[in-house]
Amino acid sequence: MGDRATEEESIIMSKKPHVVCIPYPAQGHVSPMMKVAKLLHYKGFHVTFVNTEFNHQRLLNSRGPDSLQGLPDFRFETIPDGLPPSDPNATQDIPSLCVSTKKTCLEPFRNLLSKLNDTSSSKVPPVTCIVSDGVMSFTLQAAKELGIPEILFWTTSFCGFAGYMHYPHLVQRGLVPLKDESYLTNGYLDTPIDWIPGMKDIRFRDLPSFVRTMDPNDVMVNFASGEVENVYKATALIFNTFDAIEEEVLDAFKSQLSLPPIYTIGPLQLLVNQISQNGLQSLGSNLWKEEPECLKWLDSKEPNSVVYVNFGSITVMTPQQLVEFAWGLANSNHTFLWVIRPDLVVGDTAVLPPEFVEETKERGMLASWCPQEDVLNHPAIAGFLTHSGWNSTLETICGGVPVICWPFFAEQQTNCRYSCVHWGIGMEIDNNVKRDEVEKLVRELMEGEKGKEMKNRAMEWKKRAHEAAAPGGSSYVNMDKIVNEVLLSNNN
Ligand SMILES: O=c1ccn([C@@H]2O[C@H](COP(=O)(O)OP(=O)(O)O[C@H]3O[C@H](CO)[C@@H](O)[C@H](O)[C@H]3O)[C@@H](O)[C@H]2O)c(=O)[nH]1
Repeated sequence: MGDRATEEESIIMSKKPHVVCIPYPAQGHVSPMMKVAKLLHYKGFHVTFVNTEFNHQRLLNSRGPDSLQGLPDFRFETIPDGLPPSDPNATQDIPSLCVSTKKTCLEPFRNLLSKLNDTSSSKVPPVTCIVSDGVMSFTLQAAKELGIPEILFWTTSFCGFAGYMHYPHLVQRGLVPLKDESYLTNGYLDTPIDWIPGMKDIRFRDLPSFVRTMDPNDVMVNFASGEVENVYKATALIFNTFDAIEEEVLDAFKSQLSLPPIYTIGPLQLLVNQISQNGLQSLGSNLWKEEPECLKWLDSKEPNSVVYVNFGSITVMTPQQLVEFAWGLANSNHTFLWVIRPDLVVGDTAVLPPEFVEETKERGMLASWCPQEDVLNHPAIAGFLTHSGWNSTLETICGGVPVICWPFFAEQQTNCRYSCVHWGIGMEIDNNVKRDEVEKLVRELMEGEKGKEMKNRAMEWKKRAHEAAAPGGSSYVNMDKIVNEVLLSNNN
């Protein structure tokens, strides 16, 4: 008891800067925010990490009852997300979550900040800055009320962000909403979009997918348009990317003086790998329970021999699409590790044909969630069939692993286009997936000339990513800058 009191007093007395990190409550957002939080903790910040009550419970379920106890100077807090109860082991409905967080979360967030700032009872230093997810921009109001700096962290690629930034223009130009259903199939999606600064070889279909709507009041178009307007109010913007890979589009945006300063600090995983984590190693962010057996199984495989298949945390597919992927993989004759989330198949539990399971039992491993960063760094992995979420794309680049892309929604279409055309590390599968195409692309990736070229390019990008994150590299330097030029700027 006595020790604890002294410890608490010394935390308040330490006058540490105190950052509140608040991610959007979905896997692909919580994970990179956790990395930013760990880096700031390492740089001397007291950290409060804010999850929704729903995700807090999910983390306890997947990581164990003690997993969110934190440290004296790295604490977890929660706010409600405003949604009614739903399946505790499945991704929440994204449009509902966007509407609900925007509408209901400011009040509880404000109350949380007041509670923390009541230092005699909270026993933590006063809050000095906020790092908020870019799509939780309601938090700017709270920062303004307290007169403290706030960084918005957009967890997408920069090219994806650039696409969102142009949503209002697409509406102004009359390109959105689409006139009718036929526009989805009559070639309209192939309209070149050549007026976004720094973005080349982009078609309408490569923009974040929510603009494929006939509804003039589309929830996601309205939501994204509102969030990008708020970008201008932030003290600074940070991105989990690195200069070399998105140089042109970054330069074009950095020269727009109306925008706040932009800092690239990715790949975050490479920065985090360098720090001694001060007891934070045990803090993770996986909302599903990981199956580490995947790694043991990979250990038994030859280098460069396994296709890894994983569609992230949100993608869903029809039972028929699942079957097409299954037979495509089986018919390719290659070894594969396929992660099938319990909620991957819409309205159903995933059922694979028994003949498929029988035929591939010697060379296929199925799992429901895996430690993906480790998998992509495993020497046995030769290629990745992915939905092109930005975290997955960066993780594959860090591992030097080429991709086959099956983008589902959001800016995955943009990431896919960049992977295939600009970075030369990918090939795309048609949305209407057929087993023959899966087989052909897997063979091309594993055996073909194009596969070899893609592997070489992936290895080059891997090298550039490591350079950016190494001491003196662009992302490494930018991480120091956000601390000194932005987050501590009020404390000097
Ligand atoms: O078995 C698994 C599957 C996934 N992951 C991790 O989960 C994250 C998934 O993130 P991502 O690949 O970005 O996919 P989504 O979950 O779909 O991400 C959402 O958030 C991203 C960042 O904003 C966007 O790029 C996507 O479009 C959006 O769908 C990654 O870090 C993976 O390493 C695992 O650890 N194990």
